[in-house]
Amino acid sequence: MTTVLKLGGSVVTEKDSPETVDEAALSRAAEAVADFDGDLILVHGGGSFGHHAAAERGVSTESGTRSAADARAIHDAMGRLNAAVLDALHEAGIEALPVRPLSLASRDADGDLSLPTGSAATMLAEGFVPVLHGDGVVQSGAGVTVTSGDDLVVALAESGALDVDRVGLCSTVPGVLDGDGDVIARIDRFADAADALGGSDATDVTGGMAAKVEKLLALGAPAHVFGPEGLEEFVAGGSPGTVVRGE
Ligand SMILES: Nc1ncnc2c1ncn2[C@@H]1O[C@H](COP(=O)(O)OP(=O)(O)OP(=O)(O)O)[C@@H](O)[C@H]1O
Ligand SMILES: C=C(C)CCOP(=O)(O)O
Repeated sequence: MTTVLKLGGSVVTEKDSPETVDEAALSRAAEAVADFDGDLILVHGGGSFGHHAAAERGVSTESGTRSAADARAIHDAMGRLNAAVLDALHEAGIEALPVRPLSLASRDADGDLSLPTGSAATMLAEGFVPVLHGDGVVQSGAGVTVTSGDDLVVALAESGALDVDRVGLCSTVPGVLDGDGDVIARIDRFADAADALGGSDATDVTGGMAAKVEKLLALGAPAHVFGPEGLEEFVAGGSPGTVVRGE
């Protein structure tokens, strides 16, 4: 059994200032993750690295680029963030290795993602923690578009070979919030939260919370949406924040 955990870009970076890592939050998260016992795949988001680089070049999940220079600029920005995340994980004693989607994944003309999982599976078997990230990914008919870390989480969770039974999305909010700002304990249908769901309050080309909930509802495994204060509880096997139960 494997757990997939996404550290939101808004947690590990200062999302409003370009290419700024939130070192304190990142090292707290890495120390919490170090207590996990079992097979773990990490994914991180773009935060102030990927989203700024993509938005500056007019690239999004829908709108692609055929400029290799633009695609590399987005990928390189994510590479700088990935290196900072790996450094913090190593510092916390985690044997983490990068798995970089631009070189591995593709999307078809409908946007459906193919993510070969052999390298992540073999890393797990050899005792490593694979670390993926939202990235520019080549898409049939569109050049290179943005693939969110949330979509990678879904692809990993749906891959039978990895046997994923738990998913966690650690964002800056303590869960999915209702209209009064309270955490919704459980979401079974999009309608349970539709009124309160909006996009992201920062530069974000991949859709914020509404898009997250929609994707998580399609999963077979339960998914937990929580804030940094819930990370230790999730790592220990608990259910902080909101549980989104798929089919
Ligand atoms: N009902 C809601 N409940 C909680 N958050 C919401 C809601 N509606 C909109 N949001 C926004 O969604 C944001 C979380 O999505 P966002 O994509 O920014 O997070 P992330 O995954 O941490 O970042 P990144 O996409 O960089 O990885 C919150 O910061 C909040 O602004
Ligand atoms: C903007 C890029 C390149 C990655 C976006 O990933 P996300 O922050 O997980 O949505």
